[in-house]
This record gives sequence, C-alpha cells and structure tokens, in this order.
Amino acid sequence: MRRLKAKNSRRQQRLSESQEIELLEQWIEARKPDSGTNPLANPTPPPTAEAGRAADGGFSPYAGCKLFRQLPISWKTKDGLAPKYKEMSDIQRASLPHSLCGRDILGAAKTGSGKTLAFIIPVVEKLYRARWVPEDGVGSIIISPTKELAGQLFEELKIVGKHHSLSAGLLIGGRKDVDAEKERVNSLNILVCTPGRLLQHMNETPNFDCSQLQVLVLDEADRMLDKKFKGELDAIISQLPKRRQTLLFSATQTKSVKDLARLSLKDPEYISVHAESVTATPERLKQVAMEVPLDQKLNMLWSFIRSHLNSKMLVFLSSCKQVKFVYEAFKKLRPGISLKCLHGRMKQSTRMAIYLDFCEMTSVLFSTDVASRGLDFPAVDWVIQVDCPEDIAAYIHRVGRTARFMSEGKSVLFLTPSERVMLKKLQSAEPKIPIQLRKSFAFRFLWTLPSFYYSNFGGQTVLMQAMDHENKMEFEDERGPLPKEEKEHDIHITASALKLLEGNNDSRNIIYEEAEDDIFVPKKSSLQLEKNEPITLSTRILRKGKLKINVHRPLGTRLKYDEDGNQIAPLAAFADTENADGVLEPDKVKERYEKLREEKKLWDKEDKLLLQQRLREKRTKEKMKIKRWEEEEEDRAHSDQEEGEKDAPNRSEIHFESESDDGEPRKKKKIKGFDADAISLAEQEELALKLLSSMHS
Ligand SMILES: Nc1ncnc2c1ncn2[C@@H]1O[C@H](COP(=O)(O)OP(=O)(O)OP(=O)(O)O)[C@@H](O)[C@H]1O
Repeated sequence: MRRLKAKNSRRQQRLSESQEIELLEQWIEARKPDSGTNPLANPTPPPTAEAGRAADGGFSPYAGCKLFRQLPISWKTKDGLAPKYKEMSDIQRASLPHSLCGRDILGAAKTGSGKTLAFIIPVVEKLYRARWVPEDGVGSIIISPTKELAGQLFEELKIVGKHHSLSAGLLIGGRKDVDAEKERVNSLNILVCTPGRLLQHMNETPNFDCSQLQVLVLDEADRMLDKKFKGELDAIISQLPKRRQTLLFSATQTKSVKDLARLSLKDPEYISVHAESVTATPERLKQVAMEVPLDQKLNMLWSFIRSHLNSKMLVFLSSCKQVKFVYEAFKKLRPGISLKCLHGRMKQSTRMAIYLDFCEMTSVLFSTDVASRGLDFPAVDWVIQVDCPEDIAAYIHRVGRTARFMSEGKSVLFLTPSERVMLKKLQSAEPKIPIQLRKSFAFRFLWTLPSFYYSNFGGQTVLMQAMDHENKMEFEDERGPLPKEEKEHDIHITASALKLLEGNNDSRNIIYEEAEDDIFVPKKSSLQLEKNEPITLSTRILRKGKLKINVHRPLGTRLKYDEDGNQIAPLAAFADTENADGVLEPDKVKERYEKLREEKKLWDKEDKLLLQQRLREKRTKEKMKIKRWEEEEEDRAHSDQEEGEKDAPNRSEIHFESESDDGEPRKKKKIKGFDADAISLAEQEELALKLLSSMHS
C-alpha cells in the first residue's frame, strides 16, 4: 500500500515525466520490430512501414537508426549518454530495439564491442517507464563474475543513470560495514553484484526482497552459467520471480538448451552481430604464437618486457602462486617499467587500487584469469599469454583486453612444444582466430633469471605445478620430462646476447632487425616519434659478470683511492702499523683491524636503520595510497547519498565482505613467503639483512 502511495505521489509530482513515459510506451508499442529481425541486415530507413520489410518478411522500423537519440529512450538517459556516446555500436543497434520492448535477449558480440550499454540502457529505461522509486525495492539485478567487472559496470551505470532518480548499489566483497549496508540494501533499485555477495544477502539480510524484480542481467553469461558458478546461480535464480525480462550477454555465448532452461527464458531473441564475421576476435587485433620451451618461458617474458618498455602489457599466468612469483622476481630485477599484479587472493582494496592504476599507467600487469573477462583497461598494447588458456573461449576473452572498440592491439601466446595442439584448435575454430606461429628466435635471451629466485621462492616448482595442474587443456602429446637440475647460480648474460650487445646495447634494435614483420617492433615514445631519434633504453642494461680475483697479482700492488678520487700508495693505510724500519708490528695491525671492525659495525647499524626507515616509509606510502582510495570511495558514496536525499531517496554504493567470486578457488591459507602485500616487504627486509651480513662476514 505504501509503495503504491509513493508511486502515485511521484506520478503526481512529475507530470511532464508522465507524459514522456506515455509517449515512450506508445512509441515502443507502435514500432515493435518483428521477432528475429536485425536492423543491421536492412540498413536503409523505411520511408513507410511496409518498405521496412526485409526479404525474409521480418520488419524492423529501426533499420537505419544509428544514433542513440533516435531510440525511444528517456531524455534523462539521452542526456547521460550524450557527452560520451552518440553513435551506437552494432550490438547496440541490433539488440536495443528488442530489449526496449521487453524481450529476453541472448546477445553475442566480439570483445570490446559495447555490450555493456546494450544491457544497461534497457535496465534503466524499464524502471524509469515503470516509475520505479527507492521504496519499490529491487527492480533489477546485474550479475558479473568478478568484483572488478562489477565495479566497471557500476561506473557505466552511473553514466547512463546520472540524471535519473533511481538508486543503485555495488554489492561486492572487501568491505567490513556489512551491517550498515544490510539496512540500505532494501532501498536499492538496481543491484550490480557478484553472485557470492548477492547470495549472502539473500541468505542473511532480513526482509531482503526481490519479488518485484523486473530485469535480470547476466554479463559474461556463458561464464555465469558454467559449473564454477552453478550452485550459486541456481540458488539465486530459485529466489527470483519467473515473470521478468532476462538479458544474457557475452563474447562467447552459450546456446546450451539446458543452460537456458535454468533461466526460464521466454522466446529469447538470439542476437549475434558478428556471426557472419570471418573472425571471432576483433579485426584490429594482431595475434601470434611462439613456441617456447617451458624452462625458457620466463626468460622469453623478461626479454619481451625489456624490449617493449613503452608499451602497456597485460600478462596472463595460470595461478595466483605463479603471478606472485613472477611479479616478485621481476620486481627485484627492475626491468625499467612499472610492474603490478592482480589475483583473487589479494585484499579487495588493493585489487581495486591496482585495477585503477593499470587503467591509467603504462605498465605491466601480471594477472590470473581474474582480469580476462570484461575489463575495459584503456589502451593495452600487448596481451601476453605465458600459459596456455584453458579453452578457446578463455583465449578469446584474454586477447579481448586489447584492440577494444575500434582501437588496435597485439597479442602473443607462448606455447611449449606439447601445447602446439592448442594452436591447431585455435586455427580451426569457427569463426576463425587468425593466429600465426612465429619463430621465437626473434628475441634473444638477454638475461637468464638467477637461481636465487628459483631456490628461494621455489620458482621452477611454481611454474611446473601451475602448468601441470592448472591447465585443464587436454594435450595430444605427452609433456616432455620436466628439467630437474637446478638453474645456474650466477646472474649472467648468455654468450650470444653478449655478442649482440658488443656492437649495440639496445635490445629493442636487435629485435627490430630480426623480426619477420613489424608486429614485434617496439612502440616508440611520442617524443622519439616526433624527433625521429633512435630508440634508447630508459634504463641501462647492466652487464653483470663474475667477479674474478687475480691470484697472481704481486702483494701490495692493488691501487686505492681516497674519497676525492686521488690515487694513494698501495698499503698506505697500513703505514701506521709499521715501525721505523718498515717492519709490521703485530699489535698495531691487530689494533687497526679491531678499529676497522668497529667502524664496520657502526656502518652496519646505520645501514640497517636506514633500510628499516626506508621500508617503513614505503609501507606507510602504500597504506596511505589505499586509505586515500578508500576515503575517495566513501566520499563518493556519501555525496551520492546526500544527493539522493536531496532529490529523492537515491543513488548509493555498497560493498559486502565475502570471497570467491573470481572464478578462482577460495583458499584462505597463505603460502609461506608469498603474501602479496606484507610478505614481499618482509622478504625484502630479509633479503637486505642477508646481503648486509654476507658483505660483512
Ligand atoms: N556507442 C559507443 N560509442 C563509443 N564508445 C563506445 C560505445 N559503446 C561502448 N563504447 C566503449 O567501448 C569500450 C568497450 O565497451 P564494453 O566494455 O561494453 O565492451 P564489451 O563488448 O562488453 O567487451 P567484453 O566482451 O570484453 O566485455 C568501452 O570503453 C566503452 O566505453
């Protein structure tokens, strides 16, 4: 009764809005496209209704509609879209006429083609036309497989819904104030969530009510319907009303009748705008595969990163353990470009901070498949798949993080000889995936990783385990025997690399000369492009060799220098340990060594303190960064809430604590020596102390 009253009072307050709604309803009803029609198939606008009839007899009055403003959507939505979006993409043109008139949709289009707006617009419009107010409760639920993707969808929803008075909430893990949020969740109209959080609400929040649900959206639908989310999704669906509109979108759509039956779809429109396309991946994406033996994968990755220091790179590895290992190891080796890592076992606030950082910065992000679907990182130059993807769909989504919406991108897939079967699978996929095998010798291994990392972090084991147990792909060939021997202990440059470096210490030039075509040519910085200057590395290549001691050098001939760089006589420092006849006095020598030892101890102490101070500062800086991000989030939530209270009880953003929404197994146990935040610092401290003690022993 209260709800009805609220609706009526709002209707009375907004006469012009009501008129608009009436107009939209009539417009939508009068121009309903025939089921199964695709406006893209008949691009000329119909001068009369009958002229819009396609060859198959289907009629779509939206043929020729290319702009958002030509659609029967509210002015508030048009105003929200206008600053950023004017022309529709293919999937938007094909699906919006059907979804706006309430039909269930199974939408498929290539990665980066604008599927998000294709479901957010109908969600907002449906509730607007139903004159939904916060007191009406949950009217729409958008479910995504990962927290980051949910966050991104929420941002897009804020753009479209900017001028609307609907309330929306982001329900993802990582926040502690669950109780406060449970109180607010019932007044949210649109929930953008991960399945775990939503289920947590359904089970724990008193009076949580979805009985009035109008629209359910599953983004990355095939993923949401696969066995990883089956239990959670079935539990959610069982609590939702059957009378609702359901929108399913993905770049790799499911057609399984069994899956669709679980969702009780009613005569869904199957809209696959790129079904006729020759390729399954974006047209501007260049793809190559390289055969790399397992024990050379990291060297290859290192060389690749070192040769593309101006590029933004997303590196996929198959497990959290592996991501942590590669990130820690490469970070210590300082490649000359900022490194980041992202995986499901990180704290939510850290994950979000890294996601935002990578959106803004040219850097390298090592990630598990948590970043493989849906995330719209701007301007990624390279997607590097160090480990083979699980299947073709996983490959398509991973490479889809680059070449988004009309932009260009490149991807490289490392395959061990036994993984070559994956290449065949990709090449014979329908539609095609244009991927070619390249000779890996285009890159010389300029570095081999020191075994320090392998032995201390169990690196080799990490790689082997990750590849053996986490790649679910079935191989035709047997994997070769795993190399057992330890890696060499010294950091060194291989002989061939040294030879190349003799005449040219720019690794990127080497690659340029050897590449078969321009796909591996490193990106020049804009400055270099302007000046047409040769590329130089932003960091120096260190030629590290073994320190050789010449045992045949006569005693007392070693040159020494004072602090100003002046040469001093050999053994001059020991002059005070000789008597007048030039003979060494043992007591004085002993005394001098004692003094030196004391001095060294003092330096040790100072160094230790300095190091501790630096680590403390670094930690504080990191904490401040996370805190700032959290404060900004809270401020935004507050201002949304205040704004909401002013206009109408309104927009808000909430977060819930829970795990395992990433498609990665939930494991709380920490791996010794490998906590992304704290352990890396502890590890650094330990390493520094080890170095100090080895210097002084
Ligand atoms: N009509 C449009 N005009 C201009 N840019 C658009 C339009 N629609 C979407 N975009 C932009 O294209 C990019 C990709 O869109 P979106 O993330 O919706 O792709 P997607 O199809 O969902 O990709 P994925 O399959 O990877 O999830 C975004 O940056 C978005 O802002």
